Amino acid sequence: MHIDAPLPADRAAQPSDRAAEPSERAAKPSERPAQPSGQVAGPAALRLTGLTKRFGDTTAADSVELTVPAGSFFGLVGPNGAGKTTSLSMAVGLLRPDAGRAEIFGVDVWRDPVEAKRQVGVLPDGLAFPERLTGRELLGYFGRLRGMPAEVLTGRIDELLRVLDLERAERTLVLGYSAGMRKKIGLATALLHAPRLLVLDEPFEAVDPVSAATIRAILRRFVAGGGSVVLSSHVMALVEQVCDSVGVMDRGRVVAAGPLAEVRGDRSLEEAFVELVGAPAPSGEELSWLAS
Ligand SMILES: Nc1ncnc2c1ncn2[C@@H]1O[C@H](COP(=O)(O)OP(=O)(O)OP(=O)(O)O)[C@@H](O)[C@H]1O
Repeated sequence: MHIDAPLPADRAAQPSDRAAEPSERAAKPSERPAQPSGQVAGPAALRLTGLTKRFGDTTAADSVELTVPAGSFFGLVGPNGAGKTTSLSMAVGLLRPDAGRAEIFGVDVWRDPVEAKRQVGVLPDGLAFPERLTGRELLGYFGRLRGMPAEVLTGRIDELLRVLDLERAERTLVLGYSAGMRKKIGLATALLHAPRLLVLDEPFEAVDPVSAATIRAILRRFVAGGGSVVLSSHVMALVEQVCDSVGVMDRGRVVAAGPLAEVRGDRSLEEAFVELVGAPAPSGEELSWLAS
């Protein structure tokens, strides 16, 4: 399968885009200094320090500390309500933290949001789209918001719609998209401006197996080209398959983070996860009425 989605090194010159110095550009794998697990020297792709968010009595994120080195394929896992979406939303400038700091390639997301957002493509959880646009119009709208020149934009939209198998949906209003199609068009908006970092909240949820394989291939190619990915997922096998580093969240805190092999040890990631977050032991009495 040939996939030609935009990569970090393909960044088109955009009028509103700060020209990247050669030294800042993502190095090709062969040019990278030798680092464990393919990581690149320089500022971290994402650094969260003391990031905190409360909703009433609930502390959704409790002094979250996390460093994702540049060049990582990072998986964030945790039980329902652990604070993954809250943390990622604060990390990319979508939700204002009560305390703490988020940096993307050394740029403070909340002090310099425009510069930080140039570097990142985001697939948020439950993204609300303008529903009465077609897929093509939606991508055109996002591209123009990013200040992309029309000639670059048209080519990339064609390619993304084709690669993500959304060609048949390009003339359909987003209103009529299935959950999986929404994920894919959301991923296309995240890739469109060829960011250096992708932050994807459950990118494989509701996506069919063929599209999931395509997305995996796109993300792998993105990382091989010098990009960095942070994704959240509940599917441990998938995280183990694609990620080189993981973070485990529980009750608003990061309870383990680092290279996959270190966090997992000699167990499966699922076993490590259950050990780290604890699982309530069923008494055997629950739902006894169901089978009666
Ligand atoms: N807007 C909100 N208002 C009130 N509480 C919220 C809000 N957003 C999140 N929470 C609460 O914050 C906590 C963390 O939620 P969050 O969505 O970040 O968890 P998560 O790890 O992404 O969960 P899941 O895996 O189920 O998607 C939960 O207790 C949730 O109910």
